[in-house]
This record gives sequence, structure tokens and C-alpha cells, in this order.
Amino acid sequence: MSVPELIRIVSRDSPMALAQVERVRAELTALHPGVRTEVVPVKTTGDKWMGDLSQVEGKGAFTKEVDAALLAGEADLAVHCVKDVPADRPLPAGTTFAAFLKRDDIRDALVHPGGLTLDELPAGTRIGTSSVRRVAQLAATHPELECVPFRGNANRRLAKLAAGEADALLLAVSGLERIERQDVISEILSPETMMPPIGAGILALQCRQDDSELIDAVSGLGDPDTHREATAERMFLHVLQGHCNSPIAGYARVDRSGELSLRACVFTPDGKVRLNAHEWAGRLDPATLGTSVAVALLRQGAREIIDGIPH
Ligand SMILES: NCc1[nH]cc(CCC(=O)O)c1CC(=O)O
Repeated sequence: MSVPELIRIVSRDSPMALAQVERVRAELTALHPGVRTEVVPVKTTGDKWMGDLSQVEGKGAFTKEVDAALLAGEADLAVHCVKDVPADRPLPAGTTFAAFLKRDDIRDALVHPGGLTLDELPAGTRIGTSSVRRVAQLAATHPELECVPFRGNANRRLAKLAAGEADALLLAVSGLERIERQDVISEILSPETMMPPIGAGILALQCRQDDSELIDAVSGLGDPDTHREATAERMFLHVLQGHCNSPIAGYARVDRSGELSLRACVFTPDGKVRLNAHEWAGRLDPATLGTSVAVALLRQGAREIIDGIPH
């Protein structure tokens, strides 16, 4: 296999994103000793804008500038959190996913400086989160807690928490691990307590579609089970056609016997309505499983819920 001499890797410039790039560089050099890599950090709209994401372009706010650098030939390989890559539309024309890295933890964690668990938090505790998915689920199970809007990369959110702008936070376990701040976790929430977002804990490598030399060189970093899970989850979201204010959650799992299943939920923003679906792939391919689960939720009224939320 011919491997490019130099691979320029583009990513957001947050500490979490740069840690993700370091993982990719380490895996690349393990697979192809001698390959040189260079990091091209870019600031995205989502990093710069601290208001409501629906007022900028919503979905795509964390990926647009990265995609642009890839397409302009300023870099060869983009590293994305699958969670942040819009699934309602295809990937930008001319680009493709070359690999999904082995999935990290999919769960959310509670960060409470006093070390309390979610069930122990006193009424009125201010939870810093702007995520409609987290707000809806907390409203359903812990209506006595108060969510306050909280944006910024994970390090900035931890700094704002330390400054007293909230009493506790919800953050992804995988994200905290990447920035080496697992120490702040007071409780890891099960996926039943806090259903994760589509694509949680998965890093994707994106290339220009015509760059077959690079696609071949990086495809060996992909994990087959993660690929099946990501494909089912993203097709689910594509068929559902949510928007940036629609509380949608779900995850696919390949179990020990190799069976793929997908469970997913749609909520009203107040958490009062929760639609559920859970299906096994059986003989279906992952994308068809994703479609089937989306159709199951649409039959229960997901379209009316999603379209009824201002966005
Ligand atoms: N929106 C920011 C973002 N994008 C991906 C992750 C977590 C890591 C992952 O799921 O890959 C986070 C932080 C968070 O939600 O706490």
C-alpha cells in the first residue's frame, strides 16, 4: 500500500478536539511508521458563538469550517465527533467517511463539586446545560432541578462551573476522558437514566472522496462494530429529520454475539412525552435498522412532536 508522506489533519482547536487529533496521530503512526502528520487547527462558528445555536446555522456549526479546509485542500484528513456531524443531510459533496474509530464511553456524567449524585441534588440545584436532550430528560426524571443555558467547550464549562455560574454540569464521559478530567465526575449516568446522543463517543475520519491513497491508508484505523453502530444511528437521524431544538436520543450496540440493536427516543422539550423504540437488526443491514427504528417513532407521532418545537 502506498501511504502519503505527509497527512495534514484539520480539526476544531478546542483542547478536546486537539486530544482527539493526538489519538489519530498515534494510531496512524502505529499503523504506518514513518508517516508525517501536521495539525491544522480551525475555529468554528460553534466555538465562537456563545448564544443559542439555532440562531447561527445550528447543526453544522462545529463542522462547517473544518469541511471547508478539507475541500479547499488546506488539509487532507478531518477528525470529527460523529455527534457533531449533521445527519439530516448528506456529508458535504466531495467528502466521505474513511473510518470510524473504536467507540469510547457513550454515557453522560454528572459533575458536582460537592460529589453528590443526581438523586441526591437538592431542589433548585442549577444544572448548566444547553442541550435540549439533557434538559428534556432531566425535566422528566428530576423536575425539581433547574437547567441554566451553558455553552462553550468542556474546559470552559468546567471553568464557568468553578466560577459559580451553575451548581453542577452534565458532560460526556468520553469528552472528560479526552481532556483528562475524569477526576471531576461525581456520577456516571446509565444510558437508561440519560439516553446519549446519536454518535456519542465516536470519532470519524473524513477525507476528500477522490483521495483514494489516503482513504486506503486510514481505513485500517476503523473499527467494524463501531462502523455498524454509527451507520444505524446516523440513518435513524437522517430518516427522522430532526432540527437543532429537537430532543432526540439513542444508541446502537453490537452485543457479544455480534447482534446489532438500536434503541432511540424522541421527547417533548418538557420531557412529558417520550416515544421509545428498540429493535434488533436480525437480517437487516445497519442502515435499514436505522430506518426501521425511525419509522417506528414516526408511527408514534414523532413528526408532530419535532415539527411542533420552535426552531
Ligand atoms: N457538543 C460538544 C461535544 N461534542 C462531542 C462531545 C463529547 C464527546 C463525544 O461524544 O464524542 C461533546 C461534549 C459533551 O457533550 O459533553
